[in-house]
Amino acid sequence: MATDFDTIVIGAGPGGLAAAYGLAEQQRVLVVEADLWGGTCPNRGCDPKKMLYSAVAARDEARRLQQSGLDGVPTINWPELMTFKRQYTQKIPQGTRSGLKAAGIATIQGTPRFISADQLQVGDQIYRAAHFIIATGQAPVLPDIEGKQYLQTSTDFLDLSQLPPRIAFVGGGYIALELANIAVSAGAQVHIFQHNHRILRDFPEKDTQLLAAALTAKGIHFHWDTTLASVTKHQETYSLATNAGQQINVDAVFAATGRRPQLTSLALAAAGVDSTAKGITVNDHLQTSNPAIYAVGDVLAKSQPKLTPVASFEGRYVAQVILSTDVKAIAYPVIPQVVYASPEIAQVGVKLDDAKQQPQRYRILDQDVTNWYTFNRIKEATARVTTIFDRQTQHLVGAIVYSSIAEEVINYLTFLMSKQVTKRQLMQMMTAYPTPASDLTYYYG
Ligand SMILES: Cc1cc2nc3c(=O)[nH]c(=O)nc-3n(C[C@H](O)[C@H](O)[C@H](O)COP(=O)(O)OP(=O)(O)OC[C@H]3O[C@@H](n4cnc5c(N)ncnc54)[C@H](O)[C@@H]3O)c2cc1C
Ligand SMILES: NC(=O)c1ccc[n+]([C@@H]2O[C@H](COP(=O)([O-])OP(=O)(O)OC[C@H]3O[C@@H](n4cnc5c(N)ncnc54)[C@H](O)[C@@H]3O)[C@@H](O)[C@H]2O)c1
Repeated sequence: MATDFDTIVIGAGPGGLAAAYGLAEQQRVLVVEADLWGGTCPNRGCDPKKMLYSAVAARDEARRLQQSGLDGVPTINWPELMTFKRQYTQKIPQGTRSGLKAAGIATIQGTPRFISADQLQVGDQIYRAAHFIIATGQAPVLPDIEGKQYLQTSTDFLDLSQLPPRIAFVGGGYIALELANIAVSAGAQVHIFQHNHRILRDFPEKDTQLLAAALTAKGIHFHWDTTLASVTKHQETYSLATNAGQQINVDAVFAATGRRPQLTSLALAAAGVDSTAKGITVNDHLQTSNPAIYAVGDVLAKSQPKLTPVASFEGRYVAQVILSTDVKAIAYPVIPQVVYASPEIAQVGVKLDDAKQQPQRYRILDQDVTNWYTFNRIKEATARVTTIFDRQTQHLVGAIVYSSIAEEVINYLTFLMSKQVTKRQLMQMMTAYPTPASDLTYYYG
């Protein structure tokens, strides 16, 4: 039996949901989800991670204020923290699905596969639609080593009932650093194996070196230029052998070596949708090689960072493309990126290395702000803000922030960049004092 919809969305994460809600008022929409409604971000990504990070950030602040009015550093109660997190995550799948139903959007739980250019099979049911939107996100990749079956992922870490006393992470990207920082703050002995000498390769090296030093001081043991060769299980513990001939015993080992688009079960070839190992290829309207099928979010092969606001932006955009005839090519706004470690590193806009290579085009203002009132008040060990300006227009075009409040400062700078606010215009505005926002004019030099 064939059931008809205007659009079928595959995957109920931030990208798919934004598309479905954008279409719902004018179309008959079906969303198919194979696993958890809401997707990675609220179930096993950004949101649960940041709930655990809340306790870490509070503890960090108390640590910094020792001998400045606070006595004693609180300890993290992992089971309580996990209960706090689960109170939030447990409601997500059902709440997400109910929200869709309330908006008149049909929902099906199952793993779909294309059987033709306009038909999708879920179980023994076949669904036909004029348009499809693929929004299936990414899943962790495990390195192909001996003992691979003992490797866990970020999903497992974010749902640990008890914190293992000795933990290893493989990889030096966002996930390894954010989760290692949570683990060491909560009292675990933590190792990071990084196969080269560079963490967070997308961020400026100077700031990443500062972060590695800060995390080392906090107790994380970085094993540089080290590859995990094998994992052997001994009752409840694991023995890790490295290419450098080390043998390290831990209670849990997590791979954070990147994520890969989830495509295999979709039978894309049956629908004429092209993809590469990096994801689904699309044109500047997020249309795949089959013009009736679009793709949004982490599943895309794209140069933009794979983040929640980016997926949501693309979802909203594709809904417009489907509903209107003359929508322009997608134009991404500037995209801020934040690594939630202790401290945080954030960046937006023109990359520092690119700006350095074009001194005639860009002015770089690199400021050690550690002793500024805002950062001194919270006893930052080191805080830095680098701003990048277009010499011709004088507009702010890029920024890098290294501080425990980088997430806040980068958002202000992102707004100023997006609206092309000049120093003169900024001086005409007022912000509450003393706050991180009251420093903004100083970042213009
Ligand atoms: C540990 C971690 C922390 C993160 N922290 C942040 C952060 O702080 N800030 C940030 O912006 N981003 C963060 N991210 C990235 C963010 O989660 C993703 O960018 C975002 O979820 C992408 O949304 P999406 O809709 O493209 O995909 P997803 O959220 O992955 O949703 C895809 C959905 O499709 C479903 N699906 C998969 N295959 C199929 C199929 N065959 N059929 C039907 N359904 C299918 C999946 O079950 C899932 O529900 C983090 C990611 C991780 C893993
Ligand atoms: N705060 C945030 O916004 C946030 C947080 C977490 C995740 N994310 C998203 O999730 C994505 C995935 O995060 P991630 O940390 O898994 O990936 P990543 O690409 O950021 O980092 C992967 C790391 O693993 C290393 N690596 C790769 N292959 C390896 C191997 N075989 N052995 C050892 N090391 C290896 C790389 O050098 C790199 O350091 C991010 O790129 C981002 O899009 C965002």
